[in-house]
Amino acid sequence: MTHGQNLPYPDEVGPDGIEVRLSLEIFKTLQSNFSRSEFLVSAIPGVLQSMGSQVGGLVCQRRGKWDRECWVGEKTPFPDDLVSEALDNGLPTCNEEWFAAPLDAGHLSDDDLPDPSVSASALVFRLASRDGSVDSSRASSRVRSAANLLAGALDRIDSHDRHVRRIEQLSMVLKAAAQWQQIGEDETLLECIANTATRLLRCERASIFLWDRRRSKLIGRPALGVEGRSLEVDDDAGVVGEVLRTGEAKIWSFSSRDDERRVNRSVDESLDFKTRSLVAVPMVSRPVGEQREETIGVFEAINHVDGEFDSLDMSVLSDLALHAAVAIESLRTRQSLRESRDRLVSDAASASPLLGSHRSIEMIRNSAKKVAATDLNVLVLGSNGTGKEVLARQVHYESKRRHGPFIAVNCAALVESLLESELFGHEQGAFTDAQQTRIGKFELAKGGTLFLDEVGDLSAGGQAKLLRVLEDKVVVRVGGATAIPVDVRVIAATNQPLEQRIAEKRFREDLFFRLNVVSLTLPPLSQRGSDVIELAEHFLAQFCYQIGRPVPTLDDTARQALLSHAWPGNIRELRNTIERVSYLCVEQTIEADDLMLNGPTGARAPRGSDSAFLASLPHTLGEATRDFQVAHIERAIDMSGGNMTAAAERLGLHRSNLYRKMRQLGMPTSASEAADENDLG
Ligand SMILES: Nc1ncnc2c1ncn2[C@@H]1O[C@H](COP(=O)(O)OP(=O)(O)OP(=O)(O)O)[C@@H](O)[C@H]1O
Repeated sequence: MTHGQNLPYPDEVGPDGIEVRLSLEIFKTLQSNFSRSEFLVSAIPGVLQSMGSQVGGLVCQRRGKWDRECWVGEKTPFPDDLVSEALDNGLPTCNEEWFAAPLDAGHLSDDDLPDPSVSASALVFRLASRDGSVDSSRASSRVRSAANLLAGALDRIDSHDRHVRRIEQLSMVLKAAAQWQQIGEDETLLECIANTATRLLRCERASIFLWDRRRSKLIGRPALGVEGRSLEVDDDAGVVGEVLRTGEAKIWSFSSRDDERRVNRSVDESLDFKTRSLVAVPMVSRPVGEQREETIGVFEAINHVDGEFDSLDMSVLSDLALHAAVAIESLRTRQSLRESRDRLVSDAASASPLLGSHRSIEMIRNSAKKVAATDLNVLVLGSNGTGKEVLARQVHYESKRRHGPFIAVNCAALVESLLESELFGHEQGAFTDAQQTRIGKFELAKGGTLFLDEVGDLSAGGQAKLLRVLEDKVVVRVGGATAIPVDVRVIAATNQPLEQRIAEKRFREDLFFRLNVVSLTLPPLSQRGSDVIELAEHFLAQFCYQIGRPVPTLDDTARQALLSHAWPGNIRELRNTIERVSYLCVEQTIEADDLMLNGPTGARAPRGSDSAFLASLPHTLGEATRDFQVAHIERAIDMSGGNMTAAAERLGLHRSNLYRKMRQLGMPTSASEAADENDLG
């Protein structure tokens, strides 16, 4: 091995314009947006020429070996040891034939290097003549200038390339993150996140390990290629466990002879895969409503296609992990909101079920299901209290609008002057009392169902306005000018014979056709056979639950009485009857007389303490009301075991209002109040 000679650097710069030429090249490069290789191809021949050399170029050290990055002239072997020596000394060095000068990379950190596997670069060229005519001192000066200028230019190009790459990666991360927010299913989301990482980091595989704290496990998702697609590892195993424990990103590489024990090879075995390099970063998120951030897992990319991961990959994966954690957390929040919404909707739907097993009701239930699947307007017909609103709710809760609002309006209760504002809303200042803008029922029902009860009682003006909205599907608030689109399904109901009202010109035929796209008619309760018993037992259980008493049974006489009664008020009347008996009859078996279906005069009073009490009521209404209230309050207190808060709740009053009422009625309160104070004290 020939040892090279270290050459002194003269202070002055050579006079042959090499700096000028190279500076021009650099200027051209920056102007033309040349890539590193384009720049080298354009600059190196000029550099060599100015050195009077025809063979040479830029070489770089990759994993301990010197490779040519850009070469001019014949590819004759160059002296590696001379280049290494120049690098070790940090000075231009030559032997009889070759000249080598390190490129100053002192200002570049490892992170800045375009190719992280490259640890150093040097300019190397063969000397023009071997006769010793080279003025090594002058050559050294030139080489040093050339190397510095090359290093500066390459640094600028590399830094520019790095920024461009970083911007591209960030924009891809942002684009991907926006897409993730649209995904509503977690398996798809995790797969999509992993695919983005694989693409962006140019690696073979990416996995998200979600932390199951309770079980101290990390659950690998997506576990592609794993049977059952479930991959579980202990949360302290391998690099992934290290990242979870320390909260710091880590890189591991087989070729860098990193500690093999850090890798959890059991994961490789489950995936039938060989990990050669990996980068893993923590996934941190702040759950909704929480003050603190928490680690939800680890994001890992495996096997860079070009060898190893660098710190730039680590930054990209960290960016991805940040957005991935937000997307996962927001999907979890959406899922839990969806679940609570579904629970609320099914609670609301089951709060007013359309009960009954009569054939007519079975048929209506079937038709309701069919019509619910469409967006057609529905007209519900039936006498008072037959359950028209219950049926309308059933259609709403079975339709795809079930998550939207159900808004009920009683048209009979609306005077014409208020109708427009009630249904369509008004703008502030539209009329004297309009101090604020008000949203109408049509707008409130957006995305849901508007139930127009007693539509047969709508005034002529009201009918005309309703028809316009149904035709145009837009509303204009009173005093407003903007047409607001309304996405609402209308279910109307009436107990009026609409055809007859049309013949009498009291109902618009065109509105009738608009509303009556599908009609459902509820039969009177008296025609529903044993449904009356089913409904009675349902109401009995409901009221007894509210009162907090055991559910009594209906004896045969009571059943018979229920079946033979005419029920002019239909189900509403039945409900009221059962409510009354639930409160007034204290027996555990209800008999026909307890129902008082023919009114208190036609039957004997209910049995037990209440019957004696009712028989003893005075004749004036005021006195009877007072006596009834006293007895009712006493019973509520008894049934609550003397607990005044519970008694007040049972009576629908606040405790202080109950005391006030008792004092008004002349009932003693001091003992209870004193006991209460003791309890509270
Ligand atoms: N099929 C049913 N199952 C359970 N409860 C019902 C049923 N039908 C009606 N009800 C109950 O009967 C009462 C009256 O029902 P609803 O208000 O729906 O009747 P309606 O026909 O709309 O009355 P109106 O004609 O006075 O507007 C309500 O308390 C309702 O909960």
